[in-house]
Amino acid sequence: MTGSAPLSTPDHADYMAAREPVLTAEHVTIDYQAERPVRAVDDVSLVLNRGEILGLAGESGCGKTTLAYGINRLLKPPAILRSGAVTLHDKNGADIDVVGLVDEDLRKFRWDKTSMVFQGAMNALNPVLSVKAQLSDVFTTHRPSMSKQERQAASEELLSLVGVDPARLTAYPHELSGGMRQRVMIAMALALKPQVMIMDEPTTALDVVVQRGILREVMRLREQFNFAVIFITHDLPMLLEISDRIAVMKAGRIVEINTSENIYERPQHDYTKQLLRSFPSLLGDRGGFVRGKEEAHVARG
Ligand SMILES: Nc1ncnc2c1ncn2[C@@H]1O[C@H](COP(=O)(O)OP(=O)(O)OP(=O)(O)O)[C@@H](O)[C@H]1O
Repeated sequence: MTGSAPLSTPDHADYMAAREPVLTAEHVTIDYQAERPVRAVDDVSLVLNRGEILGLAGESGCGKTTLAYGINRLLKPPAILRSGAVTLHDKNGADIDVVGLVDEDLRKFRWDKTSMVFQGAMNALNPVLSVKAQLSDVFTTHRPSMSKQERQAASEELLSLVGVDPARLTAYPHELSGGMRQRVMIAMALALKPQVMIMDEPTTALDVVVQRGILREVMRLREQFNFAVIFITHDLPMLLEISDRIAVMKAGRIVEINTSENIYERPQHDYTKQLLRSFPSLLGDRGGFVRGKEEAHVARG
């Protein structure tokens, strides 16, 4: 079944032409083979650019998480990638057929080339291991040639990068606040300098001030390391503020894709208009919109 192409504006093509893709998904279809099979993602094609933050928007159950996980080979049964192709355009110049990866190659791809931070991530830390042991473990597994001293130095650097005092390396997860634990998870996701990172509601469980601090850090790190982010959240105002582009999903399809500015200023699809209307803070005289040029600068600074 082939769907119609997502709506956009002509300048979106110019935006794309000026950028380098890091990941291309073509005609991806994903089903859940439950008692009643569900087609969660329906013939989706998508290009993610190097260093870009792509927001996925759409109501609950429209397939955002399934799409993001599917194109990064993170699906678990009963989900099945029914059809489609996914290519990671590695920075070393090679094109990796993501769907075809197995065993060791798949394991390496997952932390090395792509990584993820999800909502419950901060509770995914092992409670009986120190932060140091958990960060070191990533290096021991994926960079076996690193010495103990190198692992220690790299772990300290990672904590500094995400705004946690390296002295906290010896701490156990219960000794850290929720925000700090989430920062540690971001540090782990960054450890091997992946080219694509999935963030699925990464700050939803945190209070607004902590959320903004972490997002600012992510924006800064993205500038520094040029990884691309697929960002999923129900918070559309936040998504508009941090994303370079937004793909709007409805019932397993991308119905519209464009720069955040265009999604906000010139929505093409009725569903996008409806989504924007469902956030009263985005409406009014439109003067109150947070993603003015200066504001965006502050958020990225
Ligand atoms: N394990 C599962 N078994 C069966 N169906 C599932 C399973 N997980 C998700 N689905 C279905 O797949 C569809 C897409 O779900 P998905 O979680 O990707 O949507 P989403 O847009 O990320 O939603 P949310 O914003 O609530 O996280 C939904 O209809 C959902 O009910």
